[in-house]
Amino acid sequence: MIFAFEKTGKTFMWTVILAYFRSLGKIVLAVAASGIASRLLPSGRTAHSRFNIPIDLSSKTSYDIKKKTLLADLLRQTSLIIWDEAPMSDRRYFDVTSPKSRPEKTGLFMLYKNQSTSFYKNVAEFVPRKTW
Ligand SMILES: Nc1ncnc2c1ncn2[C@@H]1O[C@H](COP(=O)(O)OP(=O)(O)OP(=O)(O)O)[C@@H](O)[C@H]1O
Repeated sequence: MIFAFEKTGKTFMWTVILAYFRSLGKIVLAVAASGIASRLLPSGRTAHSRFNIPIDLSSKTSYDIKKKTLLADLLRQTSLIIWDEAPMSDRRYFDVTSPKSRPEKTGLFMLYKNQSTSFYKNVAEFVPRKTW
C-alpha cells in the first residue's frame, strides 16, 4: 500500500507502473473509488463498475462476479490491480470470502487465493472501522 500527501505524484506513479507492465503484455487493471479519480488513470474505471460491486452493499450481498464468466477469467489473468483511494472504500469490498449462500459467485480476492489473505490484513488495518 502506498500512502502519501496530496499532490506528491501518486497518480503520476500509477501511470508509470501501468505503462511499464502493459508494455510487457501483462494485464493490469486500474480502478478508483470515485469516478473523478478513475478518469485520471489510463483505462481507469470505478471499482464498482469493474468488479460488479453492488451499490447497496450489506452483509447479505457480495461481489456479483460469477465464476464462469469473462470477467472472472479476466481477473484470473490479471497480474496487478491498482486501486486508487482504496482506504476510502467500504471494507467489505476487500472481503476474501465467497458468499456461502451463492456458491456460483466469488469474492474478488478468492480469485487470488495465495495473495488475498495478506492483502486483506493490510487493507483491513487502514480502512476505517465505521465502514464495516
Ligand atoms: N515525477 C514527476 N515529474 C514531474 N511532474 C510530476 C511528477 N510527479 C508528479 N508530477 C506532477 O505533479 C502534479 C501532482 O501529481 P499527481 O496528480 O500524480 O499527485 P497525487 O498525489 O496523485 O495527487 P492527489 O493527492 O490529488 O491524488 C501533477 O501535475 C503531476 O503531473
